[in-house]
Amino acid sequence: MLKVLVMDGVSEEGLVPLRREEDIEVVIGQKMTEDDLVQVIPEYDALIVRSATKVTRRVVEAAQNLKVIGRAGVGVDNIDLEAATTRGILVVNAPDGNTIAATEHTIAMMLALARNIPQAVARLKEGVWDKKAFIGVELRDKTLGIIGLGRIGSAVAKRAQALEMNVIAYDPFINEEKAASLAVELVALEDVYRRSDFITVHLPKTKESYHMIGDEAFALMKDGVRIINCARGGIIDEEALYRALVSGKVAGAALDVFEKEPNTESPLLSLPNFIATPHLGASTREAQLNVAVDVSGEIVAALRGKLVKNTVNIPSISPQVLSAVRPYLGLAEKLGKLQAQLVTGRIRKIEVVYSGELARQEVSPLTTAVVKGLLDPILQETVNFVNAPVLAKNRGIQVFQAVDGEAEGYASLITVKVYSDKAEKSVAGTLFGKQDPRVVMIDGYRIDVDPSGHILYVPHIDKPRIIGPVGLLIGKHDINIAAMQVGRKEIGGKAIMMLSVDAPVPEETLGEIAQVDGVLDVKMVHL
Ligand SMILES: NC(=O)C1=CN([C@@H]2O[C@H](COP(=O)(O)OP(=O)(O)OC[C@H]3O[C@@H](n4cnc5c(N)ncnc54)[C@H](O)[C@@H]3O)[C@@H](O)[C@H]2O)C=CC1
Ligand SMILES: O=C(O)C(=O)COP(=O)(O)O
Repeated sequence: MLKVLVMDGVSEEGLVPLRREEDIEVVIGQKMTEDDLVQVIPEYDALIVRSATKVTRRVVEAAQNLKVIGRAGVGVDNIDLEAATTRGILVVNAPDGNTIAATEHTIAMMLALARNIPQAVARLKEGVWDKKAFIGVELRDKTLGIIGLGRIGSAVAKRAQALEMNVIAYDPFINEEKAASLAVELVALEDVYRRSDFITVHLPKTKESYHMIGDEAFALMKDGVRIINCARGGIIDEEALYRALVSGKVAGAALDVFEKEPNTESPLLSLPNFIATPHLGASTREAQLNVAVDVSGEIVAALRGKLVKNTVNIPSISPQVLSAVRPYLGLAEKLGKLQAQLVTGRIRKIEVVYSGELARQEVSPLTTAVVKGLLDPILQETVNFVNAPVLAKNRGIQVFQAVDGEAEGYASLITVKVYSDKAEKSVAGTLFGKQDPRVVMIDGYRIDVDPSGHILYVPHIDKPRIIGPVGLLIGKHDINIAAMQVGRKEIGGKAIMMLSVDAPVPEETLGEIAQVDGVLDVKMVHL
């Protein structure tokens, strides 16, 4: 008998695909501590969660029989993906089933904000018929700024247009054609801040989006702007939001998600112009049914070793093809991830060239791994080996793969070239001893860098008094330099420096490094 543990109140009705399997036993679990889960998890072959249960490294490492973890929803930030991948446990999610629920919740929040509905209801229930205190604003002819024009952002745009709002959006990973097909004007982030009467965010929480809306962003906004977050807590800096609501800069805010959840203590909850819901975006009967059916079907497929659509961490490809290229998957993904952080502008084209022994293999899984690595920092929660090519296509990014016999002296070489509307960048990597990944070339400069951890990338002019000052600035912050590589083509020409550091170099130091005479650019890369 295979055993599946279902947590977090996943819709009972949606578990039908699991219940009809005679050799699968479904156990509905009650809220548990991490210790309790660690105790019970060894009996289970599969686990289904929403956002409440934290599937930590301890839980994953205690799981002796677990083959698959299903997320009945989009965000997998409560699951330790790295631990699951290391243990060979498949993680699947259900990214489509709750799009409409989250979209409609966003529109409900926007209308509730505009018309003070929660506050008026509360006053009425206190026995006060107060008609004067709650003068609202109309949505028609107002500008809605959407940050993140993916599944939910696009669906919000469509509904806001039906409310006769003027919709603008910022999403650096969506191309103009896609925005045009939605009749949405794509603008710079600052313009969303400057022009919008309402702002709503629909992007994952990533290093880039964490606290992206803080004091500086609020300062750029119109007086009396209204803000909605039904995506992830932490995208808006809650302390800065508090200040902006108290000063009146922001007329009203609606949050469905908080940086810390559950949350009943936030100072925001004491403000009259703040409304909130307890992470209800996906809580409709329909969405819960959809995601439970989707994830149950995926769990059955995974337990039977069949093709699984929405894998988050492991490719769904045939074992024979996989075994030939498996050692290179990690390298390919890292090369994509590196490109995502080095290239500037809107990406138009990715070209992956395989040389040496790899040129004779079925390399398409590696190309997918490159694309996954490239989109991952952007679409963190949803990119997987199955949908990465589709996501690239939907974003107007062309993906090409080619083979070339010349491996520059290496047994095999993967070269990833990325073309954006602003730049063209090439990185290449290989495996040393068939297992140690190395980046060996950037834009034609030979280097030898282990693609892991924090790496500082500093293109500069090849001349004295550059490496020393850069090292000093980093040392000033007590950050240890673990390795350093310099590549140049000719003496006195352009060169690149790659420094592996034990901790991220702070923003302010990056600014100081950029000022060093001869330094052309500086980027902190996380691999
Ligand atoms: N409140 C709730 O209950 C729910 C919350 N969510 C959350 O909503 C968010 C969006 O979900 P989907 O639309 O399904 O995801 P998606 O992956 O379809 O869309 C995300 C979009 O954000 C864009 N993006 C990524 N980084 C960006 C950045 N730094 N600046 C601007 N745009 C950026 C991407 O290009 C993409 O188009 C996720 O965080 C998800 O977890 C989803 C469902 C329910
Ligand atoms: O799907 C998502 O990303 C959500 O945020 C929904 O979370 P929930 O399943 O309601 O805990």
